[in-house]
Amino acid sequence: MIVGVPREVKDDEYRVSMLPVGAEELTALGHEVLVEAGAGLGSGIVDSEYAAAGATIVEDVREIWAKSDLIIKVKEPMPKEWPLLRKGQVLFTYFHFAADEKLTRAVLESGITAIAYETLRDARGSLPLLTPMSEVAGRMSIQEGAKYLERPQEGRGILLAGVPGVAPAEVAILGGGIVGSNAAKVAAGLGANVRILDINLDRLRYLDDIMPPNVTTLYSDRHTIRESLERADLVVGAVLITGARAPRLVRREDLPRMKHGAVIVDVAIDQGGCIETSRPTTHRAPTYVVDEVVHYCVTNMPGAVGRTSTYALCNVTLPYLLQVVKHGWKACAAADLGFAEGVNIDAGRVTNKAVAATFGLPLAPLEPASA
Ligand SMILES: NC(=O)C1=CN([C@@H]2O[C@H](COP(=O)(O)OP(=O)(O)OC[C@H]3O[C@@H](n4cnc5c(N)ncnc54)[C@H](O)[C@@H]3O)[C@@H](O)[C@H]2O)C=CC1
Ligand SMILES: CC(=O)C(=O)O
Repeated sequence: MIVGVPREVKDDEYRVSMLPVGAEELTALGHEVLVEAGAGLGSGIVDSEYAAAGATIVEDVREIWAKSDLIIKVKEPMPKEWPLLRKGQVLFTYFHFAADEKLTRAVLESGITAIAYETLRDARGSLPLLTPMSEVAGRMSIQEGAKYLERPQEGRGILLAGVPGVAPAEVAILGGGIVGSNAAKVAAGLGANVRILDINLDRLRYLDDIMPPNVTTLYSDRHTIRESLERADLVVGAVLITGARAPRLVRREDLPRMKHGAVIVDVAIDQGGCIETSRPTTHRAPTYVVDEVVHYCVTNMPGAVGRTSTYALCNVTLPYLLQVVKHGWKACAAADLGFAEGVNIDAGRVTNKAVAATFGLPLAPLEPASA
């Protein structure tokens, strides 16, 4: 099989989808690996490291898209990549279809098979290919939030930790999953007063057991959300309904009740955002202000810490990639229902329930491995 590794083209995206060790493992199995020249530079990996591991370095990305049976990426294909998608090709990457109908339609029309990192489950029901990037983004959400709380960044001029004699910041985290728990850990470590809101009581019981005393868990409902927003200096949006558009937990009418200069970091923006006033931003222009509340809504937060994120991501994607090249994606999906949940679109049909429901499209069954 020919496996392609293009350079990422999303704004300020410094990750790459394969490490040199991945190229070595694939070529040792007899597969060919094509890596676009410079693909690893954002993560501090030079072409010669891939070449030494057996990959072929390709200058023109169109050659990679034209020749590869399977393309492995980090972010969803950008509009300039859409014409390069080839019928029958497999694309293994983050897609977040529910947030982008145009992307969904383009992928449907292309005839490719789209295997989405963010919906693939393991035997425990977790999301193994989303988890490491949620760990990164959860931790980053607090360092970014701390920065934008500074007055020159339009924030309220609050130090998260406070100082002796002055209270620390109040942090409200909507969603206590991977992003939420990582955000809570960092915010609490800095000394902030943290609230985590979730609708999963088992999860709240677990967080209550493991978090330090400056973290409070709250059942998430309209009243607890509103009250937490009023107290908060920093709000982190971290809810997820896998594959679906994020529920809008904060409404526009809630913003005037918040403190002036409070900051919202809506990490869930990649699934459309859980704040009504959120819209996607970039690392270059990460924030905007609505009703005196600073919004940070970067859709590829881990991209800014490319080196850490690339290693964390490739550690989890490579074992799945090896299974796909050994057995084919259909056999993987037939043998493992969690893997099958990762297959969002195949040959012009939506095969993931949440994506189909989001756009009112028909849900198609996956074709059997022998087809
Ligand atoms: N912007 C970025 O660069 C990145 C964004 N993300 C995104 O962050 C989001 C969260 O991801 P994870 O933490 O991994 O998901 P997760 O599945 O681990 O956690 C989501 C939590 O939200 C909770 N939840 C669902 N509905 C809720 C409600 N109405 N109120 C309160 N809580 C509710 C769930 O019970 C769950 O505990 C996802 O959209 C993910 O794609 C992740 C990494 C990077
Ligand atoms: C999860 C995701 O979209 C990212 O890491 O960029």
